[in-house]
Amino acid sequence: MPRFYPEPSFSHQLPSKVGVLLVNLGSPDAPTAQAVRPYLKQFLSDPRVVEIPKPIWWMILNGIILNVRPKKSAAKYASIWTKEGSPLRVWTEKQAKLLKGYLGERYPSQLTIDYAMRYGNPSIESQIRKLKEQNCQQLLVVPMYPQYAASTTASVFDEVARVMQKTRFQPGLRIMSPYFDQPAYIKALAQSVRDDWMNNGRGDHLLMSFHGVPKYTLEKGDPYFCHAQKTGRLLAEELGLTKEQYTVAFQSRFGKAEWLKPYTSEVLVQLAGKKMGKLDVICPGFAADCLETLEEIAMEGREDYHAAGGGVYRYIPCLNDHTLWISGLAELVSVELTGWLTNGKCAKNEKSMLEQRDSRARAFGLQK
Ligand SMILES: C=CC1=C(C)c2cc3[nH]c(cc4nc(cc5[nH]c(cc1n2)c(C)c5CCC(=O)O)C(CCC(=O)O)=C4C)c(C)c3C=C
Ligand SMILES: [Fe+2]
Ligand SMILES: [Fe+2]
Repeated sequence: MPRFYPEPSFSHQLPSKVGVLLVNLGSPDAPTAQAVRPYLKQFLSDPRVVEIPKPIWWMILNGIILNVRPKKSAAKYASIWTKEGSPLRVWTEKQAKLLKGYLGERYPSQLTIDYAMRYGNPSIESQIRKLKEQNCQQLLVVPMYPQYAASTTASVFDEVARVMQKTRFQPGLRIMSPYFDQPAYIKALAQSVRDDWMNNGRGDHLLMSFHGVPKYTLEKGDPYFCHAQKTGRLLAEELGLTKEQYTVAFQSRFGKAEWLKPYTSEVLVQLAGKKMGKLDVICPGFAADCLETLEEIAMEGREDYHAAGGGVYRYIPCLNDHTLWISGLAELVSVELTGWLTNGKCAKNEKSMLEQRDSRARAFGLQK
């Protein structure tokens, strides 16, 4: 019997292209209260981030937080903003470009690498659409958070699933596992500390400050606390530090509930009281520098430490574009791509999937 409709797809006959999407948290478009407000609204309306029952939270969020916080938050953003924009977005974009340099050579024309932000721009939805238009039939989403937390990693899953729900022809999909204990990440972290020691001298204590989450999330089964502790221990082992030479702590408390302890702000006061020579501070839970590291730790933390009588305070930057980190990320991504990039064929001159669909539809007289 003749078929008068387009086949569901003939693209399986073509060598497929793989899209890799690095995803980080996101920033406002500008360091102004007007730009921070919609960003915070989107961020803090995510039920993965704030787990308070919706009717109560909506009153607090719309009645208080969105009236007070944007102005304060904008001033903080203004203190770290660069000519190119938010450091988090700028670093993430650079990481995607550098990764393309590494993996593009290994898999010419088979890979498209880009980045997206969970909140703000460029959105996960717009970037997935872009990758599909570039003929990507497989998609690897890489949440850039080393430690898994429902408020970050699961929220990326949720958003990807929301986008897929609206998609008729869905790509093959993988979401990279958290890499909190992967040698590629631990070794890069350790080398970034050694580099800093080489240039600026070695500190007497290493404070590892991770972003906090409410304590109830741990009680509900979130692995974030354990992942952070393990990263801390592995980094200390790699650097040959004894238990007395480092501390794991949690920063960025939000609201009145109890968060993971010890709080970085309290540890800084305790360490200042010990009158040690020099304190090194690193934020291993962030793959790129951002508001939480550059303002809260490098600026505010230093002031708090000095105010409590502490001496020399050195902030060690995040992994950002460290060579060992980009090669490490390439290794982590390559493992996930196994099976998708084996035939070595090149999709260089293929038409995009949408062009193919349209020409097939035209051939069947279904489109002008
Ligand atoms: C309200 C609860 C929050 C939870 C839970 C939370 C978890 C969490 N966040 C990050 C990483 C980042 N957070 C950043 C900023 C930021 N975080 C919160 C609140 C929670 N985070 C707020 C309100 C803000 C915005 C700034 C402010 O007003 O204070 C950032 C920086 C973004 C940037 O533009 O630079 C990052 C990164 C993790 C890893 C995490 C859970 C583990
Ligand atoms: Fe946060
Ligand atoms: Fe903060």
